[in-house]
Parts: sequence; structure tokens; C-alpha cells
Amino acid sequence: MTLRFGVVGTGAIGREHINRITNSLSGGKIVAVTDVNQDSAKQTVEQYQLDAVVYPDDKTLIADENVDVVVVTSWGPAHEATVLAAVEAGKYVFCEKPLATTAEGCMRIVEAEMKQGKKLVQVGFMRRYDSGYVQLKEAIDKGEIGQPLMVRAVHRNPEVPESYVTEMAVVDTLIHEIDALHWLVNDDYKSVQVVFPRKTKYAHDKVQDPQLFTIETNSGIVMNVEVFVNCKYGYDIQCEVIGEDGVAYLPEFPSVVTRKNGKLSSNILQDWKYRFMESYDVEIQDFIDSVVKNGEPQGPTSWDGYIAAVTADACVKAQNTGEKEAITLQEKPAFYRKDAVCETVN
Ligand SMILES: NC(=O)C1=CN([C@@H]2O[C@H](COP(=O)(O)OP(=O)(O)OC[C@H]3O[C@@H](n4cnc5c(N)ncnc54)[C@H](O)[C@@H]3O)[C@@H](O)[C@H]2O)C=CC1
Ligand SMILES: O=C1[C@@H](O)[C@H](O)[C@@H](O)[C@H](O)[C@H]1O
Repeated sequence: MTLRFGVVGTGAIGREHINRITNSLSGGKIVAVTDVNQDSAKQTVEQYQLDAVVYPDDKTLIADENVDVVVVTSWGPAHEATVLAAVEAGKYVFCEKPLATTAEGCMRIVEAEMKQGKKLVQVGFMRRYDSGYVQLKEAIDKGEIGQPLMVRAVHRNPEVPESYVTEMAVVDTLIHEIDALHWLVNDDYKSVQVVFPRKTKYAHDKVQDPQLFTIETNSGIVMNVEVFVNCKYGYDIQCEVIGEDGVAYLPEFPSVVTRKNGKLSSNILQDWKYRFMESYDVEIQDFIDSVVKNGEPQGPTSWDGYIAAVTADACVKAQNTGEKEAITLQEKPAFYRKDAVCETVN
């Protein structure tokens, strides 16, 4: 069976996903595209020589009965409306982060999905598919470092455009750690506090950079996460989990090490695209395979999108107040518990 994909948003990552579904992965085909910039949608069809219809908007694309899966790669604020419409039409959805820009928006999606009686949505939190994070999680789950006590994580980008403002350090950048870290240690978040160190001279007026987030979990694990988006030297993702019996590190992205002219050196990546290239492939192949085999995706759910949104809201509040802010989640519905037998909720 080949899953037929319709893509909403043919910008940077939309095209990346179109390329991988068309040229690298198996079991999927692009049959429809749309973008508010119709020229972009048409150029994409030409660029990848797709046999796909260009629709004027998401509604008409979703209504196409040849579309099994809607890929949402438009701008964050547009995600909720498209995901809701697709879910209400009973279509599968692969949505890039964020699922919606508010916790209420994510909850509307959660409720719409539960009404359909089966999981339809996967959120593009690709770190859960990165082999380094998978190994780190395995080490923690096997008890190799004992109970986790602390986490130190770093998310550095070489630079950001002027459109990137202080809040985006949370909703655009930290959001990946927000998803990955609670998954890594199997815990929920309790509170967050933010500190702004001295601002780098390379940051634009509207962004406070760097930022330090201290996030506490229900069991008392303290996570210190640095976001530094004008670090200049490269794209650098680090994660260290300190446990009662030892410390586990996220492996460095592999790069040849040279010894030359009195120096030991290796390269640092310059762009996020290359760091997670393989994880994007693995996540979307897993999405295709699980929908085909089990009738539902098995990756990060709408509930994970909701957790990320609630946590992001608290982080943004903490940026503004300087205080420790509570992270309060609603109770997880049985529908989203792995071991639950999913029943239709009407
Ligand atoms: N998982 C990851 O590592 C990454 C995820 N993203 C997420 O993917 C999404 C897209 O990001 P980029 O591709 O970098 O942005 P982009 O700006 O390159 O592309 C977005 C495209 O969506 C189109 N668009 C906006 N609103 C629309 C609507 N209502 N209907 C149809 N098309 C619409 C725009 O015209 C544009 O072509 C964002 O939510 C971003 O946070 C982006 C980069 C990496
Ligand atoms: O998702 C991403 C971008 O949208 C974001 O702007 C970057 O900071 C992240 O490193 C990247 O993974």
C-alpha cells in the first residue's frame, strides 16, 4: 500500500519532507501541495517533478479523496486550523512543531482526535528518532546511571534573523528540548525559571541571547538548558544526564578527527538541517510504516504537542516575570496511554 500525501506549506522543511518522501523513503507519494504563496507550490512540483495537484488552500487539499495524509509544514500560527480540519475529515496528519501555538489549541486537536476514535496525528519532534538520543534513553531506561538527578543541555545556533524575538527561544528552539527531555527521563515537568546572562554583542535588539532555563520535574530532577542562538561557531546540541550511579552523554555528531600542524581538530556542523537529517528520514518512514501496518502512527502524539505547548507557555511567562512558574498539565487521557485500549469517545 502506498500512502498518498498532501503537503500544506512548501517552504524549507516542507520541501525537505517532499524530497525525502519522493526520493529516499518507501511507501509514500506526494499527490497534492498547497502554499499561500502559490508560486512556491508550483515551483516545488516542478523542482521535484511531482505528479501532484496544486490546490489554492488547505481546505481544498484536505477535501481531495486521494489524499490519505496531510503534512503540515506551514508557519506555526497556521498549524491548528489545518490539523483540525484534517482530523475532522478523518485524515492522518504529520505536523511539524508546534502542533498549535497555544495549549488550548492543542487541546482542541486532542479532543477532535479522540472523537475520531483512533490516533491520526504525529508531531514532528524528530529528536526521539535520533540515534544518539535513542541510545541515551536506552542507557537511562536500563538503569545504567541509576535514577537521573540532573540534566544539562545546550541548544546553540550560529545566528538567527532579525525576525527572531526573545519568545522564539522557547517556541521555536527550546521546544525540541521541552519534548525530548521529559521523554528521556520518563517524568513530567513541574516548574521553570529563566535567567538572562549578559547579552551577546551579536544579538539583534529584539532577542535576549543567551537564555538559561531551569526546569524541575515532578520527581525532583533539575534540568538546566541553555539556548544560545547567536553563538557564531556552529549548530551544537549537547545533553548530559547525571544519575545516582553515573553520567550519560548524548554522543557527538560524528566528524573525522584530524591531527595536523600541532592541532587536534574536527568539524562542527553549521546548520540544523544536517544534524537531524537522518532522524527526519527515520521519523517519517516510521510514520508511514506504522500507519500502513497498524492503522495509526506511533510517534509523538497530539498529547505530546499539548505538553510542549503548556510547558512553552510557562517558559514564556517565566521569561517575562523572572519568577519560578508552575507547569500544570491536565490529566493524560487513557486514549494516549501506551497500554490503554483506545475506545471511541463521543
Ligand atoms: N523539526 C524541525 O527541526 C523543524 C521544524 N520546523 C517547523 O516547520 C514549520 C515550517 O518551517 P520552515 O519550513 O522553516 O518555514 P518557511 O517559512 O520556510 O516555510 C513555511 C511555508 O508555509 C507557507 N504558509 C504559511 N502559512 C500557510 C498557510 N496557512 N497555508 C499554506 N501555506 C502556508 C509559507 O508561504 C511558506 O512557504 C514551522 O512550524 C517550523 O517551526 C522548521 C525547521 C526545523
Ligand atoms: O527547529 C528548528 C528551527 O525552527 C529553530 O529555529 C532552530 O533553533 C532549531 O535548532 C531547529 O531545530
